[in-house]
Amino acid sequence: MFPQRLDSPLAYDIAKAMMDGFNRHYRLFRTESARAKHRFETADWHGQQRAQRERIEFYDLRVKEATTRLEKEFKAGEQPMDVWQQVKLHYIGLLVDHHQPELAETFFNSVTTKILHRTHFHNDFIFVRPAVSTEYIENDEPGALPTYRSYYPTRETLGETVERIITNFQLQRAFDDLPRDAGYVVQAMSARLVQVKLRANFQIQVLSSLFFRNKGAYVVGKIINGFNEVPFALPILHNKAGALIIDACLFGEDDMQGLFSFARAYFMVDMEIPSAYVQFLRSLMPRKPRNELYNALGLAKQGKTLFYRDFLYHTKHSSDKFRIAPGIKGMVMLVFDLPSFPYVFKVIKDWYPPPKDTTREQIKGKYLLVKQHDRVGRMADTLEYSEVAFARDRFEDELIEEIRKFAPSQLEISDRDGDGQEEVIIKHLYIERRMIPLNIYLQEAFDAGRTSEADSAAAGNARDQIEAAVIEYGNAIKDLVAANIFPGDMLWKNFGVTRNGKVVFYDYDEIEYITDCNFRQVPKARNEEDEMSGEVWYKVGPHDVFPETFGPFLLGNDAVRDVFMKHHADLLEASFWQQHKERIQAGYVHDVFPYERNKRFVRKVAQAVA
Ligand SMILES: Nc1ncnc2c1ncn2[C@@H]1O[C@H](COP(=O)(O)OP(=O)(O)OP(=O)(O)O)[C@@H](O)[C@H]1O
Repeated sequence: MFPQRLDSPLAYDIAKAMMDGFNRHYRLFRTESARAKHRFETADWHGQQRAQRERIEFYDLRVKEATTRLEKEFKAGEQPMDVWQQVKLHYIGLLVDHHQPELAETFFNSVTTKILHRTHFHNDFIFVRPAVSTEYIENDEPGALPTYRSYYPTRETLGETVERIITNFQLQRAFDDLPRDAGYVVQAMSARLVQVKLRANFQIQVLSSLFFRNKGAYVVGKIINGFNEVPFALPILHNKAGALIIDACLFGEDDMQGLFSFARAYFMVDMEIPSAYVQFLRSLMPRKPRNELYNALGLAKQGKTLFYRDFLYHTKHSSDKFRIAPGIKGMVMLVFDLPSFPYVFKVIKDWYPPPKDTTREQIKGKYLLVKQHDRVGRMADTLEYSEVAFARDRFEDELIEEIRKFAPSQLEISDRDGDGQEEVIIKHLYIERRMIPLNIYLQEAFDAGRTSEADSAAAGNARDQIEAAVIEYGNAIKDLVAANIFPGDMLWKNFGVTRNGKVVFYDYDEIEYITDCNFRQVPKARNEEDEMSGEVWYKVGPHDVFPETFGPFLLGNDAVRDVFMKHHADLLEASFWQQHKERIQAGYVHDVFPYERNKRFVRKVAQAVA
């Protein structure tokens, strides 16, 4: 029951201190994000990567600070429930004109769950749903940046408008040739506007802050004409001489999904009203869940909160059962899913058969490494949860047995919340996007090829599917290598295929930095006995890797082998890996293109000239 009267003077002070804690958090988060512009202008790529990594830690640090302050100044943990309920009411009052109310509510939840024992309070106490709306929030202060700007070009003034869009960002570094690049953009846009009547509302809307990540800055907006809206993004990069160029013009939902993919690092964006950014981005990608957009903007805790709300909502509106995930079972991870829900749940097992030689802490360390590293579109992001409760009757018995057998320390079955229903409580798990495991994907193509031999079109399709997947697989490994990641275990089953046919890695327990590995050739056999021996007869150090030995594990199938050797034979040579290692050690920061290379203006122009 909520209090009728606000009669505790302490309650307001606690609410205010909590809000101060959040405001400090968002101020620091925003300042760090805003600094990305300067780092981009000065080509401080190492600084950009470091900031991207360090910003992830900000939230937990601020929650810790706020918790300590509330304990110290107000003995918050000892206050009775009616005081805490008043705290919440005051807090809601403070949220009314706030510009990040949804984030501040999540911060309230994080701090209170730390201070009060999780079982101490019920759901009516924390913010299970948003209490304050995020619709139509505006910053009315004079000089405040609007969330987006609108431009009203005609066909004739499109070029000037594109230039104005760019110059409005006031980048403090010269463009190589802005009118030329604006011309490319106009060409690309015009191709979409041929034979289209421009309506009264024809306009271009552009988010007011640039999106920074790695070596790129992205303009994000949409073209509106009549009832049509076309999302677009303009990547701005440094050319070899260090001048700025617009590298491409990305259009449509698929290109935007690629840019904002869950397999990429988070953007740095200077935002006063993040919910307004999310709303705008959602209009560009209506099928992307809001939680993934918050994640992409670096607001991971909000992403996690929203994901969990979506998940609870989904379980209430479905009746299927959690099951062991299809595919080859993991040796260190126990993976399950709910068929109707596009994510998988991963639990670290209690023990691992040889040759796995690792620990729970080491595995967590590897997952953390991936979270903090640039995922270059090739490693799935994970959400980490503890003490997750599921309804027991939604679990297949076989899955319960599997968890009991391999991860008993992670399993509790009880009626913890006392509602008369048994729950399965998993102590710690990771959640990530479900993909089609690459081994299953290839197998489906092999099967289709076999059964359709008489039908040459279908057989051709199956061949194309194998070829595309194998090429993508090699590209995925090469992107990881450029980003200083050695995947460790490169078997097909450790990669998944996304909705757009991208191949993404998801098995992190054997990941190493390329710069920590020692890539070697297998030494020449000393004698016949060595040669005939099935055993490894030479000395192998703990970080030694022998790329030429990958072949037998990967290339058993002839169709796969042919494609692999045509496109990626270099992956089987120690020199390929070693060269990349040396480049990274020399301080080179690779370019990551979250779009296909053939979309780059430089390529297009070169092709046109040729
Ligand atoms: N994101 C995902 N989408 C779909 N299936 C997945 C996903 N992640 C894992 N799986 C399935 O679960 C299996 C085990 O997952 P994972 O490779 O992460 O476990 P592991 O124990 O680290 O594996 P290994 O024994 O190779 O070390 C995979 O082979 C795959 O079939």
